[in-house]
Amino acid sequence: MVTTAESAAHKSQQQSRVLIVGNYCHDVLIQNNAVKAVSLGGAASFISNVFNGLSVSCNLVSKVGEDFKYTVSYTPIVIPTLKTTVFHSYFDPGLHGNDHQDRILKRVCACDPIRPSDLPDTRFKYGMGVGVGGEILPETLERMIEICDVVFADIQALIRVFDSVDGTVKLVKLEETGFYPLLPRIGVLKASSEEAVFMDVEEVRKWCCVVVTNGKHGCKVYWKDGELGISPFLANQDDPTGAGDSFFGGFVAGLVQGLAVPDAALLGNLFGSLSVEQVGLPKFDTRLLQRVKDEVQRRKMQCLLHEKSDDELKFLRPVGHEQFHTFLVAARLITPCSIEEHQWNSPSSTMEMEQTAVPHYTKQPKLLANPMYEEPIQRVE
Ligand SMILES: Nc1ncnc2c1ncn2[C@@H]1O[C@H](COP(=O)(O)OP(=O)(O)OP(=O)(O)O)[C@@H](O)[C@H]1O
Ligand SMILES: O[C@H]1[C@H](O)[C@@H](O)[C@H](O)[C@@H](O)[C@H]1O
Repeated sequence: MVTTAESAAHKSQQQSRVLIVGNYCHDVLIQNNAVKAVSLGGAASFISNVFNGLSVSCNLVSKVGEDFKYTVSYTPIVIPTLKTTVFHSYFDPGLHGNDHQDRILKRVCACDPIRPSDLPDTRFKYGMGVGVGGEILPETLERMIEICDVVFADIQALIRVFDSVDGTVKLVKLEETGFYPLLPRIGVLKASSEEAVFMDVEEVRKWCCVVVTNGKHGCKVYWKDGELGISPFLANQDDPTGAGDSFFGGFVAGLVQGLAVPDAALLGNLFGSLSVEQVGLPKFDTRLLQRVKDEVQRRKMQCLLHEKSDDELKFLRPVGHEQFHTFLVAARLITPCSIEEHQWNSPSSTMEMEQTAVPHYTKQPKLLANPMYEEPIQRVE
């Protein structure tokens, strides 16, 4: 029998198992010279959105400015003298549709970096270094490695540099960054296929597991002794923003709950595919989430019966992996719950638009309500 004290201890252990580090930001999506949407962004927001959906608790360290306009589940550190990080994403209209869209990203405002002293003084089983605007410093990642058993890093937090005039995001080679010497102490490095060319995968996989996402084609996992392609899910892409983040959220949530790497990567592909179907932060169907949660538990038990190894990360495709994919495909077919759509009346905040010369709305935008965040996403159809 489990006593109340044991259950409280277990709960507090559970509560502090994952540490997410990365700034929230304001995203402005621009297409055909017009603002398509403004929404809460930052890898940390997309990842915690997936964690919340799957009932995985976490701690989150993020910094924002006094202008931060969203109510979020994990309170950020507010720097009163600075503004929140803002990204403008320019989409190439020629590529709109089901294909992965190219985009030009500009960081038009940068909040404070996250320093080692901003991190909690406690230990975590898992840490996620998921900066977007250069806020994670090498010493911050090093501190994460010290306080977390396993660290997962998104390469976008490590290789982005920003044009000094207009903030255009450019990528540099991983080996040229101060993060490179830390790679042997990282558990998993995640990169998109565009980012992966900025590292030598063959070299890096000797030190840590590398996961390369590839849009509608799914992802590939590389480790020291092998590699594995993980099947994608069919999706109607509307906005690719945050696909990689939602993937990472699903992947790590799967590992936290005891799945083997291939099954966790499948969960990542599922959440990446759900993410691209909505503009901004996705709202997941509650019935779909319940089915996924139940299946993850069942799968975990099933794998415990077969697995003999005690390794931290289990790479081989477990028995029943294909059936797990089939189940998730079927669960995904649940009709998405209708998202309330309202007519735009008067813009309550055009904060982002005031910061740089972006053309004004050309049509009446619709609002997509998100239960986790009080502010609606403002969308132009
Ligand atoms: N069109 C799509 N159809 C199905 N799944 C998709 C699609 N686009 C993305 N995904 C899923 O999301 C994952 C991450 O997507 P992607 O490789 O495009 O990341 P990314 O370029 O980092 O995205 P972003 O920078 O826009 O967040 C993919 O591995 C895949 O599982
Ligand atoms: O909100 C988005 C998202 O987090 C993306 O992953 C990142 O590439 C962008 O910079 C950010 O604006």
